[in-house]
This record gives sequence, structure tokens and C-alpha cells, in this order.
Amino acid sequence: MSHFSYQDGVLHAESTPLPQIADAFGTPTYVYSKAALLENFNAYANACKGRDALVCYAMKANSNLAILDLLAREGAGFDIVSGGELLRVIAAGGDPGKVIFSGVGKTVGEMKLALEKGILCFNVESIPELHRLNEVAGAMGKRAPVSLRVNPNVDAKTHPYISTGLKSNKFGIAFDDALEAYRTAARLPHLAVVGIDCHIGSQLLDDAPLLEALDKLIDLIDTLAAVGIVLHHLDIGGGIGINYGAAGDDPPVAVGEYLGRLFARIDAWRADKHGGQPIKVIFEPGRSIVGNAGVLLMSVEFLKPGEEKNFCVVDAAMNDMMRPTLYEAWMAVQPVVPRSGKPVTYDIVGPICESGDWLARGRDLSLVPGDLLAMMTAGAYGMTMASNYNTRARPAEVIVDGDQVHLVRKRENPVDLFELESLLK
Ligand SMILES: Cc1ncc(COP(=O)(O)O)c(C=O)c1O
Ligand SMILES: N[C@@H](CCCC[NH3+])C(=O)O
Repeated sequence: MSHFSYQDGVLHAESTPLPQIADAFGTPTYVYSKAALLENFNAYANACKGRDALVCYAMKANSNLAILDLLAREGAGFDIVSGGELLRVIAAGGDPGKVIFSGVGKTVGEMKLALEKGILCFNVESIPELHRLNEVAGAMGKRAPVSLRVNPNVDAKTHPYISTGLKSNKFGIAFDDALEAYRTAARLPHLAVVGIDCHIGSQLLDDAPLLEALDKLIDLIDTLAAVGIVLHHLDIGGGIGINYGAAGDDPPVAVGEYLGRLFARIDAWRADKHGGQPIKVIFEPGRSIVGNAGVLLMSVEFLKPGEEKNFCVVDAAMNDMMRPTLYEAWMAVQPVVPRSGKPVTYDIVGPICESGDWLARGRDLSLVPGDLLAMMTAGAYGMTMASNYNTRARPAEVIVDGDQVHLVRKRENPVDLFELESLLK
């Protein structure tokens, strides 16, 4: 169910009217629903009940400390891609022992930090990374827990920029090279081989490619077991898509159903080949936890009729929400208080000096300057991908809990944006 709905003609987050948030905190502001966050996480947690499974929230989707704290309290682990993200987990009270570290370019400093903090596992993406991690762990007198991210060469059928499981992508170790890579890892004295991992892409609307990748991983685990490399966990990555509401979009796979199909396959395999011995299963969902839990609230500054197009200039821009311009992603934009006048077709654009600064195109809306708009389903890859281009201060973030509104990130102050800079002496 959506936690953003019209009540008496006004768009609400839970039971809070969005105009109240605009009055209190200004615009643009990211507004998240606590109930939606919990509901989305619990779709995973409930499907994993009674099993040896861990949901490691991919915090690149939204790394606000309050959201991390909320999910950590529900039992979430975290999938990180930088030392900075690990520091966020710790600042939010998350358990480093439930952290997995993905990414193709982990630095020595990041490896040291992660080893010091005692993370669950490094998802290693290349042979040179194995050697670097072995050296760093050796110098610290530690053994690094390692899972190899295998690239199964499966077409995730998503946007090319967010497809990660093909040979042409930079991610992971090629499926055909994986056995040799595991042999190398097993020989290195300061590594402990514990698992296998893949992540084939994001915004997947069909679970067939994920199940195909799972079958390939299962085969590889058996091949490894036959040469004496026994793995303790299987990480199938994230990637389940969400409904952005575009006309003609397929509905995304339901989380509970996908996990059910996946566990059924895993259980049948373990019963058949491993005497029923279970294997720990890890998931790395991002978008499906936070995406529909957030909206970007913005105000109309000017309406600019044109010969070819009519522009609606708003106070949010591509720096606040990059998805439309980066992926030509379609994001729904709704009036907070709909008007009855005749609609006009607008391109909704921001004030940035780029023609690519658009948030939505060809939308029929009845508007006057000062109206509030909400970009829906904006909780994932919104604020985390925001930049300060044009010295624009990034938005405030609030979490709504019923009729309570909590400011969880203040709006930036433009002056702070150049605080780290200095003039030539
Ligand atoms: C390694 C890894 N894990 C998990 C995710 C989360 O993906 P999603 O937000 O599509 O669930 C990503 C992003 O695609 C990723 O790169
Ligand atoms: N940033 C992307 C998803 C990237 C997934 C990260 N591997 C999006 O907004 O759709």
C-alpha cells in the first residue's frame, strides 16, 4: 500500500499533509515515510523468517543515518561500497559484523578500516584485489573473510547503466575464471574464503535473470566443493525493481514471491546434493526498500509558455534528483493540491544551466506559480546521488511517522559548500 495518498484533496505522507512540511522546512525537501520503510524491509525479513539469511541493505540507495538506524534496529545488515559508507553504518549504530563490502576499487585505507571494524565479508571483484587484501590483512595480523563476486554473464534486461552482470560490465570475476580465482584465494594465507556473490543489475522487473544467475552460482558452489573449497554463504545481490508508475510498465516481481521461488530452488538443491545441509543466504536490496518510501517535494517558481513547449520551472533540479537526466528515467510528478483548471502540457525543469536539467517531460498539469509538486517514488538514488552543481545546497530530508515529522537532515547552507576551499596565499 502507498503511504502517500490524497486526503481531502491534499497529498499526505502518512497522516501529515505535505504543505505542512513545505511550510515548516521549505522546498525542495525529501520526505520519507517510516511505515513504508519498515513495510518494505519487513517484506524481506518475513520471507527470511526461520532461515539462516541476512538482508544487507544496499545503502547507496539512501544512506541517511536515521534510515540506517531504523533498518539496523529491524535486524538489517548493510552492503557498502566505500569506507565512508562503513563510517555511516557505525555512526548510525549499525553492526559492522553484518556489513559486506562490495566494489571494484577498494583502497588500502578502506580495507584497513573494514578489517579494523570487523566486517562480515569482502565481496572481492578481481584477482589483484585478492592480492591487495591478502597483503593488508597479513600486515595487520588478520585473516580477511572473502566472498568472490562472480559475473555470471546474465542479461538483467534493464538500463545499460545499471546492468552489472554482463561480460562487458566492469563488475565481478568472469564466470569462466571463477574456479581459478577461488583456488588463488584459498592459497593466500591471510584470506578466509567464506562465500560467493553476484549482483546482475538494478530495477529488474522480472526474476528470471536472477534465478538464472542463482543456478549458475549453485553449479559453481558444487564445483568448488568437489575441489575442497566449501562455501558458507551465497549472496544473490539486490536489484528487485519497483513500480515507478509509467504507463505500460510491467509490475515488478513481488519480494515475497521472488524470495519464495529462490528459497525453493536452494532447498531442493541442498536436499539433493548436500544432505539437506543449509547454506546462509544473503540479499543486497536497495531500491525496493527505500524507493517508494520517499517523495521529493518542490515548488513551482515560474510557468514559461513557449512556441514548442511549455516549461514549468521548479526549485528542485537535476542536482537534487539525477535519475531522469542520467537514465531518462520516468518519474511520476503529482500536484500536492490538484486544481480543477484546464491542464497544460509541461516539461518540468530546474534552474540549472544545462538543457539536460529536466525532471519530467510532457506532463499535463493545471498549475499556478507557488504550487507544490511531489516527485513520487524518489526515495532511492535521489539524495545519495545529489550534487552541489551550480553551488546549490542540497535539500532537507524529513521522516514522517503518522502525524509526526522528524527533520533528519538539515537543508545545506550555500556558505558551507565552500568552507573547505581557500584563496591563494
Ligand atoms: C553490489 C550491489 N549490491 C546491491 C545493489 C542494490 O541494488 P538495488 O538498489 O537495485 O536493489 C547494487 C546496486 O545496483 C549493487 O551495485
Ligand atoms: N543509481 C541507479 C541505480 C544504481 C545501482 C547501483 N549499482 C538508479 O537510480 O537507478
